[in-house]
Amino acid sequence: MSFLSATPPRPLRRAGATTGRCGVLLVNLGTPDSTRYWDVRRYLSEFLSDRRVIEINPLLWQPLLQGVILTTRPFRSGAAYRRIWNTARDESPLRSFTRAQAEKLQGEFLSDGPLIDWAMRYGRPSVAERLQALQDQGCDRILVVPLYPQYSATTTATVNDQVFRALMRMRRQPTIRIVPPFPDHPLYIKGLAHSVRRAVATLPRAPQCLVASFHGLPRRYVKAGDPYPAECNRTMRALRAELGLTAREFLMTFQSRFGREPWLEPYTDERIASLPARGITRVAVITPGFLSDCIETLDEIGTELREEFLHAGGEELTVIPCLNDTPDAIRLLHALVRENMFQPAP
Ligand SMILES: C=CC1=C(C)c2cc3[nH]c(cc4nc(cc5[nH]c(cc1n2)c(C)c5CCC(=O)O)C(CCC(=O)O)=C4C)c(C)c3C=C
Ligand SMILES: [Fe+2]
Ligand SMILES: [Fe+2]
Repeated sequence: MSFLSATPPRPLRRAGATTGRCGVLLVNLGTPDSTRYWDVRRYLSEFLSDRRVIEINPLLWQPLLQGVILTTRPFRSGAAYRRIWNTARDESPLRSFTRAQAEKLQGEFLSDGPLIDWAMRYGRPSVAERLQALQDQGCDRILVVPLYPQYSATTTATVNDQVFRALMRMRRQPTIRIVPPFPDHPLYIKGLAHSVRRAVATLPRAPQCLVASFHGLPRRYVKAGDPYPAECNRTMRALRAELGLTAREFLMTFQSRFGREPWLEPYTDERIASLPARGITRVAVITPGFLSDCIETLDEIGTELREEFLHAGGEELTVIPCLNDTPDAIRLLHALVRENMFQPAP
């Protein structure tokens, strides 16, 4: 008996090669484990040592970062994190919302659907750990969802880097697919518009002006090719159209400047503080560059900016929450997963 005739007909697919479970990994930026100095310092050190985030020669940057910046900044950031901390779970809001998104998204699928997990680009749980955990549960195909509506090399690309860095250490790699950014996904825009309408409807007096504040970026990065502001413009165009508002009625600004070099303008704080002098004392701010509330929305806008606005003569600053773990957010994430999921095996 020749070994050829003894060999059973070869299946087109090797059993198990494409029939394993699919996994979904939601990835957010990251956050410190506690508000204590060393935890904040460790987190900031990892974040600000990423060469996609700080494009300065490390020989110049690292002494500055490990010296003066990380000696002082964790005190200021720690105080800000303490103001917004989720004390019930003893964790930052960004971590709570990311976990809740993953849990609620899992609830949208039947028991044989994809396994949903979550990770942080900086800090815990790490991307490598959760990719491995998905693979250990039988996922041979993993869909990665960077939780940033607009693409930037400083956010989306560094998530992708981290995923492939983890894969470099795996002998048996899962198949990976990455969900594209979603700056004007109809469900994102509908969710944002819904948040605006709901917030405005609950106010005793309507705001005179609506402001969309996006996270900023050094201008230098944009000149070098980062498409982030164009992505923000896509969100703005779609959201203004959905709400029927003009650029004068619905302003676009950039917040969270870090360091001294010029960032994208107009700066949120300067623009909003200038409004009372023009008779605008009631403002509502939405932050469409963030899917979840975090230190940048809750503290920088909700605390620091509010103080500045009131100090400049403003009367009411309404901060419209991010989509967080609302049904609108889960509907969006569910659609992003369905639209980008691996095809079932034929
Ligand atoms: C050069 C520095 C920074 C760049 C570039 C940058 C881009 C960028 N960041 C986000 C989203 C988030 N940033 C957050 C916090 C945060 N960002 C920076 C600096 C840069 N960000 C710092 C130093 C911090 C830490 C907070 C502080 O100390 O002030 C967060 C929130 C994290 C949390 O735990 O709540 C988010 C989210 C985007 C979208 C972006 C570029 C488009
Ligand atoms: Fe940031
Ligand atoms: Fe900030």
